[in-house]
Amino acid sequence: MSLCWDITSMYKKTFVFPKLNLRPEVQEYLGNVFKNKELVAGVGQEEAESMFEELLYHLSHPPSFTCVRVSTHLAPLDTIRERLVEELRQMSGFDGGDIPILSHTHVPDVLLLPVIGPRPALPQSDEVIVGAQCGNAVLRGAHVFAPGILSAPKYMKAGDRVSVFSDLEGKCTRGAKDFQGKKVFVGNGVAEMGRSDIFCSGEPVKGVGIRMEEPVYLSPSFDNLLPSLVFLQNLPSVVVGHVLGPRPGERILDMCAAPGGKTSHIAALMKGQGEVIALDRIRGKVMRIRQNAQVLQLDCIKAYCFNSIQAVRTEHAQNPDDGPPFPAESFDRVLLDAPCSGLGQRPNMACAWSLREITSYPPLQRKLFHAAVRLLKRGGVLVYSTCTVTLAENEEQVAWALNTFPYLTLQPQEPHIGGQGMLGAGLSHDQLRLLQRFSPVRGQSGGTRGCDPDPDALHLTVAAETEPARLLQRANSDTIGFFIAKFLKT
Ligand SMILES: C[S@@+](CC[C@H](N)C(=O)[O-])C[C@H]1O[C@@H](n2cnc3c(N)ncnc32)[C@H](O)[C@@H]1O
Repeated sequence: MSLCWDITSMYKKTFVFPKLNLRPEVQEYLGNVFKNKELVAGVGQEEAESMFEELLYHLSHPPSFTCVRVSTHLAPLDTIRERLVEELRQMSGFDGGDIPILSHTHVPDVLLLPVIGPRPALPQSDEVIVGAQCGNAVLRGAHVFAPGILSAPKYMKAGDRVSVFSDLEGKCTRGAKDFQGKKVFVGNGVAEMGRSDIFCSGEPVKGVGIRMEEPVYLSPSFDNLLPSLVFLQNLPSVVVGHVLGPRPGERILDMCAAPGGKTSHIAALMKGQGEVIALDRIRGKVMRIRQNAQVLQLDCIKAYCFNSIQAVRTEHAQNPDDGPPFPAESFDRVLLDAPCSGLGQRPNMACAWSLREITSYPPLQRKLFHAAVRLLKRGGVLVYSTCTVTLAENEEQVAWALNTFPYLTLQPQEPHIGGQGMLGAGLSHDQLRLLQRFSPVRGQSGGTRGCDPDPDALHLTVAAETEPARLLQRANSDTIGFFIAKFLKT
């Protein structure tokens, strides 16, 4: 199937899914965050309300671009782009020749592929229900892996054409033959396994269960695609590595590192020279960091299973090898990519978390921050990041950090392609300008820092030579929700 890639459809942002569904108390909490007094005084009540609504719709839909970080420590960007075009040509349902693969003027090691959609696919009569997480992955280009399947038709066999629906409320029971609860159509595909292979094999089932042929949003599956050369990573996450600014020969700590996306980026930026210590408190996830380091051929990474809150060595503590805990002031740079409520992830159609769960993160983030500051050398750089949109985990943490550690100062970020920090935490305009908040909402982020052009107006005026710049502007603003702060310890 050849694709007709049409820039016009991309600029007409159409919402086909319901907005992100939250528990009422969480919806109210988040509403108060986005309609806080400082913000309302700045933009007005009506604008604040419409921006919040828009945010909830964007969050339930995938970003406009798929972003991959390329291994420029192994091959030049253009060589990797050519290899990628070749691979896409061979991929069924995907004609790479038609899709522009953009490089980024400010982020030298990414390639961006426009996501095609929403496409007018029609549901079939045979329905397969998948868990919400699996449904979200399908909307970002994945096939359906068998463990994600909750319900399949009674007589489904390999080769059958089926429609895939995502279970919005987590109510479908595994092994069901049909499901009448709240669900959303994510596309059509072909079963690679029969129902009995999925539910009655006696062993945990592995591999692709449904190969997606007609997804509502089309983007390539990167599963096992040039694994040492391209790494699927959201654009703001790649920005973090550059903002940290690691240099060859340095000693860097990544405190919450699994699965190692940012760790491996840091090591690549150091050209494999120096030391990147990666900690994560979950053992299985530490294995993933090691596997990723191996596949990406980065041997300056040392990964340990450790609780980073306890990563500062006390006077009496001994450690037999070079691992944690570490002496105070022993790292040139520290990355705290903190565990967070994850409300910036896209697409995300339903979040079942309670308010208690959502608000449980700031105390944990502060404990980690204390350890980060102690482990950093004087003159060193600390980067704090999250993939969430709340004030409490972002700007309010920055305000707390500046009060608690008077020797920390906010630093400009390079590149700065997202918006500035959000009003509401009592930070000055100068401080907000030093923060980088990626938010898919018009007027809150984008290359022009808060004055994105009207997206619907764009398709009327696009001229061939300005398309890449406009596409990049869209790629910068239509991302997952993300936050970055950079500090210097004096
Ligand atoms: C946002 S994810 C990190 C993503 C990672 N930086 C990347 O780019 O691939 C947060 C991670 O923090 C880990 N974590 C949570 N609490 C921790 C702690 N006290 N010490 C170390 N790791 C922790 C979680 O297991 C999770 O893998």
